[in-house]
Amino acid sequence: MSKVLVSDPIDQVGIDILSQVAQVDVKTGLPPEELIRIIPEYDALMIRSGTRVTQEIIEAGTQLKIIGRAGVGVDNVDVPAATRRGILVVNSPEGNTIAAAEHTLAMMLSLSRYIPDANQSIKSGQWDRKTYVGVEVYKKTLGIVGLGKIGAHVATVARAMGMKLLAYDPFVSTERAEQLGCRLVEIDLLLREADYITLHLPKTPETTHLINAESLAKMKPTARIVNCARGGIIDEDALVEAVKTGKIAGAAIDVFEAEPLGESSLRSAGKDLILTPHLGASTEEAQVNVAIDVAEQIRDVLLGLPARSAVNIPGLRPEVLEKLRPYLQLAETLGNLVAQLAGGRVESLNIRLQGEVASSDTQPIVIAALKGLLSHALQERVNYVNASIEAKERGIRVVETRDASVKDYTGSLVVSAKGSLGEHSVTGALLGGDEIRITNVDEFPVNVPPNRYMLFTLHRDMPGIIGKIGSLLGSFNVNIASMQVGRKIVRGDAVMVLSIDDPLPDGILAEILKVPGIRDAYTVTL
Ligand SMILES: NC(=O)C1=CN([C@@H]2O[C@H](COP(=O)(O)OP(=O)(O)OC[C@H]3O[C@@H](n4cnc5c(N)ncnc54)[C@H](O)[C@@H]3O)[C@@H](O)[C@H]2O)C=CC1
Ligand SMILES: O=C(O)C(=O)COP(=O)(O)O
Repeated sequence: MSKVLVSDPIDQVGIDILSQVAQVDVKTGLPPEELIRIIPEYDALMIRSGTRVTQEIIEAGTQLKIIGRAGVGVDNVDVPAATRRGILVVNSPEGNTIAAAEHTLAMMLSLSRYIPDANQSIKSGQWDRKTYVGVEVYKKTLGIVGLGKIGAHVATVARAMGMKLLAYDPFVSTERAEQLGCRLVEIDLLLREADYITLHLPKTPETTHLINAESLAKMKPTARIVNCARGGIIDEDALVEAVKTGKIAGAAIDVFEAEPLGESSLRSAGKDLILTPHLGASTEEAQVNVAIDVAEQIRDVLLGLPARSAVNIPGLRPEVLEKLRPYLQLAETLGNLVAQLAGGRVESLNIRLQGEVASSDTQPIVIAALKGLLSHALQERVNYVNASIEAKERGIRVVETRDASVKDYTGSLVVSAKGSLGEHSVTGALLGGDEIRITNVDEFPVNVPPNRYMLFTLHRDMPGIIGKIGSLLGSFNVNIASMQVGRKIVRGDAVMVLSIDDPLPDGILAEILKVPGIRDAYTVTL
């Protein structure tokens, strides 16, 4: 039975889903060295933002197949290290969107009306109505940095509250921004014009300290900023300085450069700086959503099924996958076959997508062909996650072409590879939607289903040669399941494709090559 480690607090509904297929151990708050010690036992790891999944942990996780982040941000996971090891990383892209957006709006209103401090004041016995005179958000300008899922919901609600909206997001179209009632502008203009600024973008090397002393200096002295995205997008020291000296009017911060927040000047910055301990996703609804979303994906992957929100494997949305699945199998089979015909040290892989498949999302098909190509050398160490990286690290050049006009079959793939045994090419198509047929080998037409053990020969088309190969295999006690010859012209060159029931015994290939008329012979195991 598979084993899943849950190392952050996850709603019980997620644990129940995982328990259908695995032994689930919930161990939260583990120090890194303890996690490294126990991780080798586990097939899956389920986390939130509390666990840092470093390269060291990933390398220690020799059985790990999947890391599930019950939330959005995967900046606490070394995704490249997981990818290299072929470990799938999945998240829940939408499960906590509303929770994070509502927390942002709560922060914005709390900042405007000093609710945290006023609450503190009355609870300590006072009745102070002078200190806490606030400001309205109505008719004020809100600048949204990052107009993705959370930013979009914040825009919708803020618009309903009568706010004017600016947005900065280099990856969003003007039409999309307009649809949300936002004017898409450059960041400088947003910083200068906004009364409120809210951040909803990932933390990356480019966005680290996006808000620093220089950008804070551009903001209005009456402006307030909210960060419910990621710690480190704002330079905390510069922020404290800007709030304390009145360069800006206030800030509300849910996420921190280092979490949990330790000793920090943020804690003593006064009523204009509001802090919450990374609570953006902490609603009952969001925690149920993300737990179900990620637990289901972990369960599926442990059962050998695909995940719907993989971070490190492109283009595999379930609806795309369903349509492509037979072609992925075809691409993998052809990649595996051509790798064995081309021999070791493959330098290049050409893949041509023909007919209906030419208009599909081709990236998964190319990855499947690479997985097949590398599977002979790497066995189960190559998978959909690391196939592209493994190919790149081996210097394999990948060329992809499409030709929708080819109509021989509904859809077909031509996969060619150049390796130590020269350049070889195989074509395959699907019969009846999902049955694989090899339809061409090195330009010779054939029509054979793939078989676990196969023998391919290139020979001169002349009487007697088929009989000789048949008796030779018989003398080695090899049973032939099917045999087919493909040729372009009578008595020219031809290929013979044999499906055999057992692996070819050692030495037989050398004997086959001695048969007059045989130019080349290859054994293939699929
Ligand atoms: N405080 C909390 O508990 C939570 C925080 N988050 C964080 O909120 C952030 C946003 O999440 P979602 O809206 O779900 O993500 P999303 O992927 O839907 O949106 C992110 C947006 O940021 C934009 N973006 C990327 N680089 C940018 C740049 N350099 N400048 C401006 N925009 C840029 C993208 O184009 C995208 O539209 C993430 O950092 C996520 O980790 C999410 C959930 C809860
Ligand atoms: O989903 C995210 O990106 C979050 O920041 C939420 O973090 P959490 O799951 O509450 O530790």
